Amino acid sequence: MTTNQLVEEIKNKKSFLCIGLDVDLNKIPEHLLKEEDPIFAFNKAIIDATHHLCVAYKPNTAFYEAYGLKGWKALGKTINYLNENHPEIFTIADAKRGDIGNTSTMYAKAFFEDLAFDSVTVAPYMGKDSVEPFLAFENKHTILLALTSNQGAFDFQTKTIEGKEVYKQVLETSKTWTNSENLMYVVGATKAEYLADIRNIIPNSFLLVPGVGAQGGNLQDVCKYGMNDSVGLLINSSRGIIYASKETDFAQAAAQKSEELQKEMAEILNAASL
Ligand SMILES: O=C(O)c1cc(=O)[nH]c(=O)n1[C@@H]1O[C@H](COP(=O)(O)O)[C@@H](O)[C@H]1O
Repeated sequence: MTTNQLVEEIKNKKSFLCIGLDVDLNKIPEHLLKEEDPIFAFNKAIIDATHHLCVAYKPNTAFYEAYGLKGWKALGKTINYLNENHPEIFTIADAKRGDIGNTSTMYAKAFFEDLAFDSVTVAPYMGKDSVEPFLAFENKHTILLALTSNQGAFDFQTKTIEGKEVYKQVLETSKTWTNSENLMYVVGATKAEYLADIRNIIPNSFLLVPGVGAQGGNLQDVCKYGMNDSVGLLINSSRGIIYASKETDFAQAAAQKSEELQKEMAEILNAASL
């Protein structure tokens, strides 16, 4: 999917919501455990109930890898279901990969070709030659961790080295890489006060912003400093939506939570004439 198609979808749906499909078998309704593939059954119900309210889904691969072959199969079924039924929806494999070049190429093939995701999250720590293999894929997007939502972000990312914070160096240096137009960046919703500085460096790039909901990030603050002329934001909530209820009404409850966020987003877009 191209960035322009994503922007169109955001404007059509008046939503820049990304729903995180972080499926934990201990948290899903008990009746689903009797299904042949409980993870896919859960995802399908959530997608069927919420696809009109969001523009992206983000399965975090850890939640699938933890269940071995069964989990990987459920991930495959989920992405196929999305690509067949909702090709207009942007898909993110939240895998946080990155390695020496030939290994990164294999990671990119796994997520862009075999699983056919639109994007994958990548860690910048190993530098240019670990990220460029992902950027080589046309119309696919590499979402680089810039300033993450967790407390540990202050261990390295905000540290100043040679007069500049590390996360700023990640943003500036990555702009010089081949095919850098295929980059998006992760900025945690809990770090909204950094967004003005971040937008000075990357005014046009899309930001994936997790941390609204369970981690306490504030949607209004993120939009105030992070939105650009093309919206430029995908706001993710995982647990706050998919575990809104543990009863048989879980999909309806997820839709209700999604609608609350979508309505708030529509108001923000209208106020910004977008
Ligand atoms: O790359 C991510 O998506 C990510 C980056 C980050 O800085 N913080 C963060 O929470 N995430 C992911 O976003 C999701 C947040 O989930 P909730 O806190 O349940 O909404 C999880 O899948 C995290 O792994």
